Amino acid sequence: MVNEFPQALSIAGSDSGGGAGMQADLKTMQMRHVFATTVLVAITAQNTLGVQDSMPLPPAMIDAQFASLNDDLQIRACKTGMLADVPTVECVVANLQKYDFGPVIVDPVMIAKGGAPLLADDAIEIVKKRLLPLATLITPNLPEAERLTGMQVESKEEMVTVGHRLQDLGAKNVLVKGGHFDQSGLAQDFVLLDNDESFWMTSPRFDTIRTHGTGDTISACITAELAKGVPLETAIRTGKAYVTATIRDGIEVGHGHGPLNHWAL
Ligand SMILES: Nc1ncnc2c1ncn2[C@@H]1O[C@H](COP(=O)(O)OP(=O)(O)O)[C@@H](O)[C@H]1O
Ligand SMILES: Cc1ncc(COP(=O)(O)OP(=O)(O)O)c(N)n1
Repeated sequence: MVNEFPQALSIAGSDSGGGAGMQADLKTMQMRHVFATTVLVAITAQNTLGVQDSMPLPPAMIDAQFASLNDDLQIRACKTGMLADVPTVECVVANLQKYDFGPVIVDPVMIAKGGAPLLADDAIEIVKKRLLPLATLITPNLPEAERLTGMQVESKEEMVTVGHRLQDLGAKNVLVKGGHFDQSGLAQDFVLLDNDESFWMTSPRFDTIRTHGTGDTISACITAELAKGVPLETAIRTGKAYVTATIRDGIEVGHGHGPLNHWAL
């Protein structure tokens, strides 16, 4: 097989404000020197103040995008983001079962920072039962981890327990993001690998509201690194370092939860 330039895929919704969703994925993958491809599943009218409107795309159009990519490109890793509703989740699951786009990183996006739902309540069960077992790595924030497992997470010990519960649900590797766990001035994430090894990733917690798109950015960075052939643990550590830099070197855009600085290194 020809050794083509590394290519990765973002399966996600569009954030018109450019800070999260597919736009954050594209910016991140570009910065990691990986050729980014996309399957757009939903459109949001969104800015740093919130989500004003959203619309899923018809499953036939999602199928068509997957088929186009499969016919031509050599995608080595993919990630999912906003998956909107039941028909969209079912469609994405069917396509991930049909085509091999390498390791699957599942960012189980549920609610935007401003509180708008990005996944219908009745779709959560399908994510749990059908998408999680396909995941090479799942990257929930704490509210998402709680929703998927039904357990409350309020301590580091419970972050470890929830990681194991998510593995029991079928995800091979788990990154429990601690951005919503504000303790001791640190941003602490827990990683559980399929060989039973685990570790914490800790960075300073920056006192800023410019954190729109952090979840997309870390998962897109990990996906890009995997597309280059980097081992999973290294890819996850690189994701943490990159997202930390994008928050640390913040830029002023918008009047609410501002976006990250994807140029940061
Ligand atoms: N204020 C912050 N300072 C430093 N790191 C942060 C901050 N907020 C989030 N992070 C980091 O950004 C990543 C995404 O975290 P999180 O906010 O939990 O996810 P999401 O964006 O999906 O809600 C994690 O690595 C987390 O530790
Ligand atoms: C279209 C779209 N997709 C995903 C998100 C959520 O992204 P995330 O990285 O979790 O960032 P926050 O919204 O939590 O800041 C989104 N807002 N829009």
